[in-house]
Amino acid sequence: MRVAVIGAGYVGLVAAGCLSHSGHDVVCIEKDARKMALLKAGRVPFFEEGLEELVLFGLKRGLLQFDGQMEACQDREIIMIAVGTPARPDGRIDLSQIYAVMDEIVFRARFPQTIVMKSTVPPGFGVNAKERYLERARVPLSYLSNPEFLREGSAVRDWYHPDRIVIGGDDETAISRLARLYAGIDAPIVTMDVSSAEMVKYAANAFLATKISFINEIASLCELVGADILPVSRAVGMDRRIGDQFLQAGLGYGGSCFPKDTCGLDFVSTCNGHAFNLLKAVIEVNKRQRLLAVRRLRHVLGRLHGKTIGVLGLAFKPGTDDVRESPSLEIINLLLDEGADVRAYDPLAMENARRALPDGVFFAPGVMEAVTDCHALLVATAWPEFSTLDWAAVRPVMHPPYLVMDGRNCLAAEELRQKGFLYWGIGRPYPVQGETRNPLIKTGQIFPLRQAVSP
Ligand SMILES: NC(=O)c1ccc[n+]([C@@H]2O[C@H](COP(=O)([O-])OP(=O)(O)OC[C@H]3O[C@@H](n4cnc5c(N)ncnc54)[C@H](O)[C@@H]3O)[C@@H](O)[C@H]2O)c1
Ligand SMILES: O=c1ccn([C@@H]2O[C@H](COP(=O)(O)OP(=O)(O)O[C@H]3O[C@H](CO)[C@@H](O)[C@H](O)[C@H]3O)[C@@H](O)[C@H]2O)c(=O)[nH]1
Repeated sequence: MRVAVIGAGYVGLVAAGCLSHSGHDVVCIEKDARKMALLKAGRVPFFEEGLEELVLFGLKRGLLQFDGQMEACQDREIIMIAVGTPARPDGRIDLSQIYAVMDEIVFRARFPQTIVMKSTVPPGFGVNAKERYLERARVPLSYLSNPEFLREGSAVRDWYHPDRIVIGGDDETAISRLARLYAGIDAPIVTMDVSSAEMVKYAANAFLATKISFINEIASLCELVGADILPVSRAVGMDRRIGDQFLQAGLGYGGSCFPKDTCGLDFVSTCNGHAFNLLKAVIEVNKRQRLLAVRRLRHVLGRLHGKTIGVLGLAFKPGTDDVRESPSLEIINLLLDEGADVRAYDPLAMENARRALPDGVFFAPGVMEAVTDCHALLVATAWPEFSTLDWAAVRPVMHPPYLVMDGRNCLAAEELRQKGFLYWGIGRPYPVQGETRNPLIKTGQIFPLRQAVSP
C-alpha cells in the first residue's frame, strides 16, 4: 500500500521502517532539516536497536523515501500522523504540531484518503477533528485513531509483536484498509469508536504508571518495617492476576510518555469535572521518588556543597539515548543547586544529556572516570554496564563513605557491602547497622499527600 508517515521520531520512523520492510511503499515526512539530512544518508538521528538496518534496507529497495515537504503525502492512500504531542507546564497537551499537519493534509487533499492518528491525543480529539477539519476538505477523508504502544529500546520488536492493535473509527472501509496494512502482524485487532481508542492509550499508560508508583509506595513501606522489596515484588508479581511487569521499584518513571500522559489524563479529568485522585497520587509519588535520592545523599553525606557525586545513567531507561523527563537529569539539577560536584556518565545518552543540562557537570568519558574522586555514586539507569562493573576497582578511587545509592536495584547488594561500600537500594533494608527502619521515609509527614491531591 502507498503510505505517508508524518514525523520521523521514535514512533514515525519505526512505523516507516517496519512498514517498508513489510513491503509497503512508504514516504516519511520530517520537517527538521538536520534529521532529514541524516535520514537521507541512511542514518537514524537517535539510537533504537535494529532501526538503522531497517531504514537502510528500505532505502536500498526503494520502498522507503524521506521528504521534507507535506506535498509528498498528497498521493498516498494512508497518511499516518506521528508528530509530537508534548505536555505544557500546566499538564495540558500541546496539540500545535497535530493542528499544523491536519491543516496541511486537508488543504492538500485531492482524492479520498485515510488519516491514521498514531500520536497520543486526548480522548475527544478525533471527534472534534472531524468537525474542525474533515468537513472543510474538498474530498471525503476518513479519520481513524490507531494508538501506538511500542516502547523505546525495544520499539522494532514491539512493532512486530504488539499485544493488540487498537483501531478507533466508524468507517468500515477505512478500518479494513488499515487492517490490511497490518496483515503481516500476528496480533488481535480491536475496533471501537474513536474516543474509546484514544482513551485506551491513556488508560494503559496511566495503569502502568500506577503499578510503578504503587510498588514504589510498597518499597517505602518496606524500608519502614524492615522488609525487602525485591522478594516482595517478585512474589506479588507471580500472581498472574497482577503480573510481574512494571513492578520494579526505583527512582520512578521518566521518558517522553508516562509523565506527560499521566498529567495529560489528569488535565482531561479536571476539565471534565472529575477529580482523578488515584492518578494525582501516582504523579505525586513519582515526584517524591526523585527527591528521595537527593534527601538520602544529604542524610548520609551531610551538606552536599563540596561533595562529589557520580551519577551513572542519564537516559530515562536502558537501551535508549533519550533523556526526556529522565529522573537522573532532574536529580543532577537538584545536586548542582546544592553545590555538589557532579560527574556523569551514560553509555549512550551523553550528547543528549549535555544539551539538556546546565554547565558545571563533568561528563566523564568512561565509567571509571565518572566514579573517580566521588564520595557517593547514584545508579540512575539500569544499564548492564553498571551491574557488571569491576566494583573492586571502584572503591580505591572513591572517598569515604563509599556510598552507592542503587536507584534501580540493579546491583548485587551483598557483594558491594562485602567490598566495603555503603550500599543503599530503593525499598531494600536500611544500610546502617542495627537499624531496620529508614528514618527518611515518613511519607505522610514530608509529603502531605492528602493536601497535595485535594482539588
Ligand atoms: N516515544 C514513544 O515511545 C511513543 C510510543 C507511543 C506513542 N508515542 C506518541 O507518539 C507521538 C510521537 O512521539 P515521538 O516520541 O515519536 O516524538 P518525537 O518528538 O521523537 O518525533 C516527532 C517528530 O515529528 C516531527 N514533526 C513535527 N511536526 C512536523 C511536521 N509538521 N511535518 C513533519 N514532521 C514534523 C518532529 O520534527 C519530530 O522529528 C507522541 O504523541 C507520543 O506521545 C510515543
Ligand atoms: O517496573 C518498572 C518499569 C518501568 N519503570 C520506568 O518507567 C519508565 C517508562 O518505561 P517503559 O514503559 O519501559 O518505556 P517507554 O518507552 O516510555 O514506554 C511507555 O510509554 C510508551 C509511550 O506512550 C508506550 O507506548 C509504552 O507502551 C509504555 O511502556 C522508565 O523510566 C522506566 O525506568 C520503572 O520505574 N519500573
